[in-house]
Amino acid sequence: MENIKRQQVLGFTGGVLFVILINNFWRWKKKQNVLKKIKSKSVECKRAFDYVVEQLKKGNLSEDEVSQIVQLSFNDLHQQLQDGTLKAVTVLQAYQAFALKANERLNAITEPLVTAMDIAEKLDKQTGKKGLLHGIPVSVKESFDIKSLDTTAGISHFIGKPRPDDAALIKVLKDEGAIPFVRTNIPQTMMIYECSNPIYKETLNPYDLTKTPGGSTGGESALLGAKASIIGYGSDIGGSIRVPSHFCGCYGLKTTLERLSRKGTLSLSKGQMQVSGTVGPMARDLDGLIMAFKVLLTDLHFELDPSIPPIKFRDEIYNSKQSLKIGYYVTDGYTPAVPSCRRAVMLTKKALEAMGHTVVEFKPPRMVYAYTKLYLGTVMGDKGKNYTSKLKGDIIDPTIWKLMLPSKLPNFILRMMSWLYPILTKDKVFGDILKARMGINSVHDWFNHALKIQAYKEEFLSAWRREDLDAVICPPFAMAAPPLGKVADVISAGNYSMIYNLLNYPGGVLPVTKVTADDVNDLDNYPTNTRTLKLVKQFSMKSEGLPVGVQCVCLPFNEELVLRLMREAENGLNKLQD
Ligand SMILES: CCCCCC/C=C\CCCCCCCC(=O)NCCO
Repeated sequence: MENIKRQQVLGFTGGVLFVILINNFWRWKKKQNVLKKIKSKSVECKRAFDYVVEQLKKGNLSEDEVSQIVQLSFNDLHQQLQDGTLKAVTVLQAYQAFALKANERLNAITEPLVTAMDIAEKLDKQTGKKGLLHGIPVSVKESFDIKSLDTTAGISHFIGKPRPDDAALIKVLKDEGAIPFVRTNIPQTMMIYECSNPIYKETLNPYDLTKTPGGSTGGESALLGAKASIIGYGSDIGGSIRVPSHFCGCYGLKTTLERLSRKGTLSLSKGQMQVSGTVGPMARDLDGLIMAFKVLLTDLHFELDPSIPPIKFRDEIYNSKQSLKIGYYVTDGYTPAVPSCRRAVMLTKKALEAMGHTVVEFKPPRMVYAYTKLYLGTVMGDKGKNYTSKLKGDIIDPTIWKLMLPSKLPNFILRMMSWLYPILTKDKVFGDILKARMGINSVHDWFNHALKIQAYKEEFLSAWRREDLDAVICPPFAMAAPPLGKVADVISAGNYSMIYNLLNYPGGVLPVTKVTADDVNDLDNYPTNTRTLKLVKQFSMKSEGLPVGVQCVCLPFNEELVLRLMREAENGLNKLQD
């Protein structure tokens, strides 16, 4: 009898062990497959790098010549390419050489585009009218389709699926004589202000290699911040153009939804239509940014994507001399801006006043509600399935683990945590963040949620109208670039950007100042009553010298006014320096 029992126990234990073994074997096998895919992708990318390096050896540009070309402002480069002083091939070689060198430090490029030199040679032979971007090398985020290359967003599921065609905007850029020359890195899923993934690995901030360049358009910002590109393109569903621009001292414009075509760009949340990602330009200087936006508003663009309202660049708005009334704020009521970011806004206020504008304090309504209940409630409405479903069996990048985790927990655990966390930490908002991560239960609830967003849009617009505002300035993020791998801990600092995706207002970021020793000392007075705030303060302690930007926001479809405001702010800042 005892023997039988022993045999049963042994049999049962053996069975369990066998199941565990098989399960582990399958996991191991899946991981090997993923690693194989990643390996094949890196071989493919290395081939592209090697090809361009070989091509460059045939060129004969000295280091001095390279440096002279990449130092040119956008307007000077543009002028010299238009009047023929510079050849497209020469400019391309200079940027390829400089970008590849910068890439050794930053890892910002996913792959150089091997077709670039052919395009440049053709442009140099062209006799007719030159396009607006004739010969300008352009970098693009990896999420823009390029014919016959994969678009992966750092997810191995998308490896080995070459895209059939260029994205619509790439076609428009090529039609205007631009030369897409590199694709730039992104974070896995593109849903965090970092720039790391298991395929292309981690991008670093050119101002401090221990800091993140931001994300998700982080390869772009790193390259632009290192002066290794002159204009580029990214996408933004919660700050992915504006935050990296702020972290790396460059310029970025998040457009209104449907001002620019997203055809042929990857987003993991395309079926979620309440808060959609938009695309937009980034640049090293403001002239570059303006041209990078203007050049897209062509008949070809409206023909390729008839869903885009055919609104060309409105010079009359951009050139208007009318004085503006501008609102400003430096806290969202949850994560106040650190001293450097507050100072940048106050400096911009002074600059705009020096240009004859009126700047008043503005208190946007219920920003924490807008962030937790509405923004997070929407993008996580499916409990994150849009993202997690594409990551099944994949290697998860350590930078996104903490953001992924709530999507993996059952709702009763999340609910319990959402009750307990505020009691233990006195951070009530974090409880709401966890609740939002539980997702929306039914179609009926989703419809009601959409109505709440509509109501909030009305409420925000009424507050804006009550003050009779033309625009708003505020930080793009509550702090300068955090250390690598730490963004998930301070993700709420991005509410300053996310809210304008919820509202669908266009927003531009310009670099205004750098973090000073005084800014760091002033952190003594920064509140530390929540875990997020403690970490914001801690991560800001070693931030001296990092760039700090300011966000300029206008009502929907007023990109030209955003750009005008950025120009006025920049002119005012220069005036204050004289
Ligand atoms: C990693 C998957 C889970 C995502 C968890 C989301 C939690 C917080 C969301 C806020 C972060 C917003 C970042 C927005 C980045 C962005 O704009 N991406 C553009 C994509 O085109």
